[in-house]
Order: sequence, then structure tokens, then C-alpha cells
Amino acid sequence: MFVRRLALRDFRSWPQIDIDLAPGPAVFLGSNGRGKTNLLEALYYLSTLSSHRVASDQPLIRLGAASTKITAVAVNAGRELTVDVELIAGKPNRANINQSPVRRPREILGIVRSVLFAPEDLSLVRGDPGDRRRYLDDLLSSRIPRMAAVRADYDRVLRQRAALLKSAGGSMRREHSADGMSALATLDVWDGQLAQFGAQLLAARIDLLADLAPYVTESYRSIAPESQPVSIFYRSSLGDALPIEYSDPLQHNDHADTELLEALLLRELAQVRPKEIARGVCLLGPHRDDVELRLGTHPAKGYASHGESWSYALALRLAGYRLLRADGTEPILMLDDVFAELDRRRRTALAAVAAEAEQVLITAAVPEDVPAELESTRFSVRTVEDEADRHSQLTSFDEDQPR
Ligand SMILES: Nc1ncnc2c1ncn2[C@@H]1O[C@H](COP(=O)(O)OP(=O)(O)OP(=O)(O)O)[C@@H](O)[C@H]1O
Repeated sequence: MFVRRLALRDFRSWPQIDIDLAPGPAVFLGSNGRGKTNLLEALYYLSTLSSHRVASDQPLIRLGAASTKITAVAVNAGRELTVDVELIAGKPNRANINQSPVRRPREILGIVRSVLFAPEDLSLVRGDPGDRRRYLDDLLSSRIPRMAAVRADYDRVLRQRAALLKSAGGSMRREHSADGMSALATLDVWDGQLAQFGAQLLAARIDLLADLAPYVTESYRSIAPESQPVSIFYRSSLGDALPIEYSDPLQHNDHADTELLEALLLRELAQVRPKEIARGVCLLGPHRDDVELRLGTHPAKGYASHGESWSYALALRLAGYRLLRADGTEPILMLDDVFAELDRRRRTALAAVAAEAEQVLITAAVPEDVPAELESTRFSVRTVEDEADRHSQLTSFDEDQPR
């Protein structure tokens, strides 16, 4: 798929912009802080309903504006769909497909598919488990859009159960108190829901990892052939209760059994309940899980060098890209200021993948940062400043140059 048009209103540094795009590479050039990443972030938002940089939507709305709107015309196998989402401060977001409102914004997921590789991705290797969970879950929602609803249900149950654990902890501790008994009964209901949605999410992650793992190994080998091989494992808060073939993607060849996982979660939740009540937090479930990234026989986190960590992060993104492609829908590849960080071999490996992409959007400070095989449409991104305002502006790079 590709995006034929991207229009923004009051998105970060862009008051208004309407860009025509074509299949193949497009390069956005400009020095630091001009608004290049903001363009990619907007498109990424349409494909995941979240930013790759911030957890809340507020920073995406241009300072001084009350709302922002992102619109794209996506072309998939010759079929065009116009999709837009409006983020309004303090109100629920709204979305349209072909100008018709959808009931929930997440109904637009799957129309624009993208994979974004950005400097922040180093945190996939060096950061907290939450960064790796998010990587898996975003890929999951791109691949199977209905999983976004499962995630939302799981998060809702998690929040409500956590609130119950916190507020009712005191009354539960008072033995045989009426409040305590009723809180325990309510907790049983939430345990059931947590196990139900948690098992669906867990099964989907385990299946995803099994499909993804060979692409991660292959992508890493192509980027860093001289390095030790990599392998990935699912680390569940269920610990040893999780069947071994569910932890090791190379041993998992079937669909994960959701009923089995639900029963395991329920059983283990019953076991940890006293601890959860004492601490007032949910200790078990996919929100506590991690993906272990190994380099050779060691965990990459704390062991891999800077270059190896970069290669690993890039391999994870390329693996996601290849997996979506193998599913039959080519995602847009977005490369945010990454070539300058890469050595020659890794630049060449990444450029080879990007040159084959149906559409690739690249940001860079200077043209020399972009490999020659990816040269095509070039835009200049600059900042315009007057007394009243400071904002980004886009022009054709080639027309900009002195003749
Ligand atoms: N909500 C907002 N309203 C107005 N301006 C914003 C908002 N959020 C960010 N900006 C501005 O956007 C600019 C940063 O844009 P962006 O991150 O796209 O830069 P960039 O061109 O990718 O730079 P770099 O090469 O340094 O990554 C900054 O000038 C920042 O002040």
C-alpha cells in the first residue's frame, strides 16, 4: 500500500499542510527541529492511533490550537480510502473513513499500515519491558486490527482491578468484614475478565513471536553478519507455569491454546492474590511480561555494544516490516534520521530493503545522509518565523537549490 496524500491541520509544528506523495522513496530534508519527524509521526498515528514518541495525545496538538486533524488517502491494490482522525483536547478522538464517521477510532486501524524505524528504537533493546511489549502489541494491532479492541478491554479491566486492589486492600484485610467479603467476590469477577482478555492477548503475542522470530534472526544476520546470532524468547509473568514451547518461538508451531492460558492465568491469580492484596497491584498478566532478546547466549540488554544494539533494534523493525509484507499488505516504511547513525554495511543492508518497499518515507539532515539508491522526490522542511508565529513549511528541495 502507499499514501497518495497526507494532510495535516494544527499537528505539532504544522499549522496546515497538504502533500502529494507517490510510491517509492520520498526524502524530507532539513536541519534539527524543523518538523520532519512530526510528518512521520502523524502518519504513524493514523496506522496505530498512538505516537511513537509520547504516551498522550496532547503534545500532538499544535500549541495554541484546540484540536488537530490528520488525513490520508491510502491506496491498497488500486483501491483508495480516505481516512482521518481528529484529536480534540479534553474530548474523545473522532475518525472518518471516506468522510463517514466511524463508531470508534480504532475501526480505522489496518487502512494505513506502517513500520517506523527511529533513533528512539534503541530502547527496544536497552529500555524497559514496556518498550518491548509495545513493539509486539503495535505490530499485533497492525497485523490483526481486532487485537486493538482486546488490548483496550484488557487495559480497562486491569485499571479497574488495580483500583479495587488499592481501595479495598484495607477492608479485605479486616477478616470476615462485610466489605472485605464483597470486595473478594468482586475481585473474583475481575480475575475472570483479566484471565479471559489476558489469555487472548497472551496467545496472540506468542503466535506473533513464533512468526516473527525467523525474520528477526534473518534480518540481524543480513545487517551484522560478523556478529553472534540472535534469538528471542517470551518471558511471561506466569513463569514456569507457561509451557516451554510458548516461551521459545522456535519450538512453537501451532496456535497457542487460549483456553489453557486462561485456566493458567486464573490458577496463578488465585495463588498470588494474598501478595496482590498486600501490595495493592496486579502482579500477574501480559502487562508484566517481557521479550528477552539474546545475543549469542547472553541477554542483549546490558551486554550488546552500541552498534550491536542498533543492529538489533533495526532487525526487530525490519522483521516486523517483512512479516506484514509476507501477510500480503505491504506497509509504508518510514526511516527517521537513521542512516547517519549506521556504518556502511548496515546502510547498504537497510537501503536494499528500502529500495524494494512500495513506499518509503525518509528524513535526514542533509542529502549526503541518504544512500544514492533511495534518491527521488525530495522536500525541504524549514521553519518560518514571524512576530506572531513559528511553524514548519515544506517546499520542493530541488527547486530550492541555487542553479
Ligand atoms: N505541539 C506543538 N506545537 C507547536 N510546535 C511543536 C509542538 N510539538 C513540537 N513542536 C515543534 O516541532 C519541532 C520539532 O519537530 P521534529 O521533531 O519533527 O524535528 P525534526 O525536523 O525531526 O528534527 P531532528 O532532526 O532534530 O529530529 C520543534 O521545533 C518543536 O518545538
